[in-house]
Amino acid sequence: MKPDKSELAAHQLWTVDVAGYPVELPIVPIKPDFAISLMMVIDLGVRFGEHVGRELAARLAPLKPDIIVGAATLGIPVAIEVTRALGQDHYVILQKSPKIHLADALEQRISSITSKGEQRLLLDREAIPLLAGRRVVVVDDVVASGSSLKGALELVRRADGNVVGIGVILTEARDWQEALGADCALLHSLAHIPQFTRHGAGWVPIPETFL
Ligand SMILES: Nc1ncnc2[nH]cnc12
Repeated sequence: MKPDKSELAAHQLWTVDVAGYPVELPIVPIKPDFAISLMMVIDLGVRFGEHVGRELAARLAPLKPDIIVGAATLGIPVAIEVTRALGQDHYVILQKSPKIHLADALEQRISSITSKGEQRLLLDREAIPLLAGRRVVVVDDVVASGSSLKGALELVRRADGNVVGIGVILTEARDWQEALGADCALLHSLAHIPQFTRHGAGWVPIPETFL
């Protein structure tokens, strides 16, 4: 179900405090009786981007990462802002669409609750030397099913990267706990959001989707 702009405007909002920065997220149905509070990090402005970069970097710096890896699409601004806040320059992006230079990329299949069907993550073979034997932190905007992060971790490990941490702006519900398994211990998050079920004309959080 794809919300159009007029529907979004009428949506109920969910407020979440992201490490001291409150944001109001529209509650968007993705099935008739099931909704998520949608955080489009690219629509929240540069101050929010700078804030989450600084707050995640403060939590991730003690892990002494050599390089940050971000998964397309919305992990890209997170990777850039965390890299900037750490005072580093280079980062590695795992792409979703095969750009012209990615014909021979390492590939991992994933699925997502906010995008249709099966997708894949691609690692440019040229970027392997930036990861092999290095301390790697993987970042993303939201972890929900855990499929995208799990695929990203697998790709980094196939490139012989040593994953020392995972950083996300938001954890959402709890499905990711099963998908990530032991890798949950590596996870740093700035805030948590529940998922929602219908209640009369509106939406209420599903109790089991809180942490
Ligand atoms: N709540 C959410 N906002 C943005 N992207 C998401 N991906 C999964 N859940 C999401």
